Amino acid sequence: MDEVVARPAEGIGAARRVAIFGGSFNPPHVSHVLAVTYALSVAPVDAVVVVPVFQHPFAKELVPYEDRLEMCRLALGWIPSVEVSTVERELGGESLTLRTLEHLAAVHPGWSMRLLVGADVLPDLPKWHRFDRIAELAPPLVLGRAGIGSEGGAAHGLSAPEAVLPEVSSTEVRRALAAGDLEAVRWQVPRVVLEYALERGLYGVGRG
Ligand SMILES: Nc1ncnc2c1ncn2[C@@H]1O[C@H](COP(=O)(O)OP(=O)(O)OP(=O)(O)O)[C@@H](O)[C@H]1O
Ligand SMILES: O=C(O)c1ccc[n+]([C@@H]2O[C@H](COP(=O)([O-])O)[C@@H](O)[C@H]2O)c1
Repeated sequence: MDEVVARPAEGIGAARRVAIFGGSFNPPHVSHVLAVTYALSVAPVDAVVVVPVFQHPFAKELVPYEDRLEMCRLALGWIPSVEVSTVERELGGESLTLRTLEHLAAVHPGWSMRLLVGADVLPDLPKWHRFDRIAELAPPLVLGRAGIGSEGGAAHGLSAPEAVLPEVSSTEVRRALAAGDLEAVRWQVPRVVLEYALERGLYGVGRG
């Protein structure tokens, strides 16, 4: 049984058990919001650090970092015990998760880290840089994802639990926005994120 520790009232202050939640967040959606609150609710973590990826290791084409960072702040930054981190911008270059975790471990020696991921990353793990070492530094906390099994996780002793979060994905949100289908995304994206995307003309919508 994990020790029961009161959560700090604001920010992540004295948090010790910290979940690192990296992602493209292109754009952030409601299942990201629910993922951090769900993890804080059910997992033995006191705080979540959200890390928008600066330069994706798989060279994914993303809208500019500063826009994704701002959307993360709008979507997630208001949640108690959640912090949006610019660590990957500060490190620059290719955002390998191992490098990010090693940096955070050095800067915060008191942190006991977990890596928060959705089950869809499991099949990709063989392509990650030194996932064995990542799992030592920050044992993964896997969130179930609708329609995704545990394939790829077995090699690391990981399995996907039942999905409880809504079946929302950034890919589908981008597709709907590009098609101008705002109604489809209204219940999938935080209102402030949608307003920001429209204002900035991201994903082929809005004023540009
Ligand atoms: N609906 C969801 N349920 C569980 N985990 C999710 C869900 N959506 C995203 N995640 C997890 O959140 C993290 C960041 O996700 P990401 O920013 O890539 O969003 P995404 O919806 O998976 O995007 P895309 O559709 O572009 O792949 C990943 O670990 C991902 O698995
Ligand atoms: O370090 C790696 O090799 C690596 C390979 C692929 C993805 N990641 C990280 O996994 C997180 C989720 O990525 P994604 O593509 O689901 O948004 C994000 O923080 C990425 O930087 C990390």
